Amino acid sequence: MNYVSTRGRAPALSFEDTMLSGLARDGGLYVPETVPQMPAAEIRALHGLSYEETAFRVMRPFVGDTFSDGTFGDLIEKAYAGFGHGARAPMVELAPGHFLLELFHGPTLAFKDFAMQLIGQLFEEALTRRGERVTIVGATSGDTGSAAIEAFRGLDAVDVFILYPHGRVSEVQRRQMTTPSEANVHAVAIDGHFDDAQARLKDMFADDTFRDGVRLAAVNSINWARVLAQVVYYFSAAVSLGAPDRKVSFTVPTGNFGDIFAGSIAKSMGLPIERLVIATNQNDILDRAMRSGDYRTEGVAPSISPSMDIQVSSNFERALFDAYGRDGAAVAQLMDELKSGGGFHVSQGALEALRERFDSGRASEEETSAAIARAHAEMGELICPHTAIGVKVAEEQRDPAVPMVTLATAHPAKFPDAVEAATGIRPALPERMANLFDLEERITRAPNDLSALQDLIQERIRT
Ligand SMILES: Cc1ncc(COP(=O)(O)O)c(C=O)c1O
Ligand SMILES: N[C@@H](CCOP(=O)(O)O)C(=O)O
Repeated sequence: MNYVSTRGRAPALSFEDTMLSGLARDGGLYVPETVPQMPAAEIRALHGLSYEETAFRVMRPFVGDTFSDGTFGDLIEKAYAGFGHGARAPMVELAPGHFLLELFHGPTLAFKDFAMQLIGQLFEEALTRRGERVTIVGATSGDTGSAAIEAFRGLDAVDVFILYPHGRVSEVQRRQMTTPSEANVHAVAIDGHFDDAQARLKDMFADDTFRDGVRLAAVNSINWARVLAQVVYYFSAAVSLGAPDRKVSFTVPTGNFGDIFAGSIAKSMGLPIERLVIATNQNDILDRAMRSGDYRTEGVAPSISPSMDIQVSSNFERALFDAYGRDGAAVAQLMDELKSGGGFHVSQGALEALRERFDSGRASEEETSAAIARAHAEMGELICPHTAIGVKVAEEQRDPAVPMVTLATAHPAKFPDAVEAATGIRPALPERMANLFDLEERITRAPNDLSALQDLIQERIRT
């Protein structure tokens, strides 16, 4: 199994090299050369399996000979052992035929733990075998950073630097990133918003001297392994609702497009997904692009769903690559237009291909609050603002004949202010995190400036 770049000008790589190198050398994102198929009989055989067994069967064909079956199975077991729910990704029925897939039972209470806990294991195994070390730099609007720090804290072979937008993450998210005391993890608050952090990260990858000098690696959804691990819960959810003998739809609170792209891979593998619905907050570039064909940034407006305050949606590039018939040159041209002019127009053919695969909707701030309040008043569920955006869009768009699964992407206690404002109830953190507000924070402030950030990283990495 090899992986190719969405911009068509970087060498194809194995799973291991794709995972350890992050962004392709031509600035593109890696995708599988061909998507492995899972026939209906194999999907049916997932019924009754544990989450870990399902994960093994779904991901195995993508991994090639990077890990033996025994090792890969053991790493999956270790990855999910610390989750706070036996089912790992349980479902609750919010309304008849409308389900919430709870993806917040991992150590940092967000869906990122599903991939990050696994790639922490995969990195450690691969780096130990190769006798190498890496420097991970990540950009976060709150959840990726805390999940990465949790997954890699204390690892000898890895230094981790997480860039987050100063003042634009929740207090719980910030404390999750700034309170771990291990010397290999660094939370860096930069001026600007998430798109700035992600742009600086991509700039670092484009600087070959820096990239090779610090042996740069990525754990954002730039990294194919992140997307792969997120494919699994589409299978576990759909199978528990009757797939492959019944179609299921999903609504996905979306920012950087990694999670919904994982759903699209599940569909390409053969999972009978009827509709994949993109749900955005007021930073609605994806919804606008799906409606008009014009993908244009308008600045990031802070919202009560800060993890989705994103305009340059990195993984949309992977969807465009498919929509343009895997024409890397066409994608490279669009990405150049985005960088130089702040946007691009999607061709009619590509737009039709995108619309065949994805639907979309948005929720304003008021609609998000109202969805939190409704879920609590009608169903007794406390939901986070990101999940609420999914619920609002799903309620509008769902076909009552097909079960709809909305991804519950974070625990409500990560965003207590928004939940309290909507319901009057302040959700509590789980007992194991009860001392989060007593721990000392280590915060580094830095300008939104490439060379200042590179200097900071070079000063702090351990050799
Ligand atoms: C809680 C939460 N919901 C939704 C999203 C959006 O997911 P994606 O960036 O994969 O589209 C994020 C951030 O990624 C998030 O942290
Ligand atoms: N919402 C994310 C943004 C980064 O997304 P990723 O999936 O590319 O890591 C966050 O919480 O940081």
